[in-house]
Amino acid sequence: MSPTDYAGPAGRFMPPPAEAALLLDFDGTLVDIAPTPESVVVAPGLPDVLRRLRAKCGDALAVISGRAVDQIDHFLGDVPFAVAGEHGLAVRHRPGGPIVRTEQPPLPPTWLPAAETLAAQHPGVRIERKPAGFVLHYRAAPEVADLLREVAESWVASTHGRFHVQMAKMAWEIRPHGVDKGHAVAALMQSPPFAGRHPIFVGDDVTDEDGIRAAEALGGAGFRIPRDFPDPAAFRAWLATLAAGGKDSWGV
Ligand SMILES: O=P(O)(O)OC[C@H]1O[C@H](O[C@H]2O[C@H](CO)[C@@H](O)[C@H](O)[C@H]2O)[C@H](O)[C@@H](O)[C@@H]1O
Repeated sequence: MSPTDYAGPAGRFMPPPAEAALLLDFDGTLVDIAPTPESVVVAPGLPDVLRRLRAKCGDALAVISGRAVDQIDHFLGDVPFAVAGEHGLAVRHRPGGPIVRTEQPPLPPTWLPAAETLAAQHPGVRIERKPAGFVLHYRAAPEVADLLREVAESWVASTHGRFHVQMAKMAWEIRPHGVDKGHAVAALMQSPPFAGRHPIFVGDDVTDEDGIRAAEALGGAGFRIPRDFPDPAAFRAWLATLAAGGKDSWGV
């Protein structure tokens, strides 16, 4: 099969490796959802598959996550060329480069102590701190999902749109308004090795829709779990297939 013959999942656009940039979400996409943020497991073999894909794509492989950049470093080390964290608020464009942060409003000082009080009152609720906000995880206490959302909405309502409550998987994230994964896609695609390629964004969550839209607007494509792949394992299997074969073609 020639490099240009492969149409991609569901017959949608998939450029050959020499023209593609792979922009991949982390939780629920590269790794299975786990009970807690720190208990996710990177499947054996995934780093090697990603390294081979990065080489095929001339280094143009990035992870774009809601997690902070240091979390992605913790799980994937030097595997991706670039990393965007906090849904696009923080971008490291190249290995060893600086993390470029979009300036954000300070978090109102009363919110975290109030969140900690809520977590103490409701066993199973966990708080994940991020540089510009935090996440209220209720995976182990689903009965308080509505209560947490109401409280979080009441906090952000006083900020006149500077913060908002982002729906996540069994979690509510309180974060600054205005920057999303689409901004991360646009920022990454401006410089080498991404510039001039077709961005292929893959994700599974609401915030990934911004990345998918941005990739499509820049002449690329977006794939979503479970619409295009039933689960992260199926997506990883697809990546492994792509990584096989010669240097200049997908292994399809
Ligand atoms: O943009 P992503 O890379 O998909 O990150 C989205 C959020 O993922 C993490 O939370 C989710 O995954 C956890 C581990 O599987 C799970 O326990 C939790 O219930 C999910 O909401 C991460 O903790 C967040 O910071 C990310 O924003």
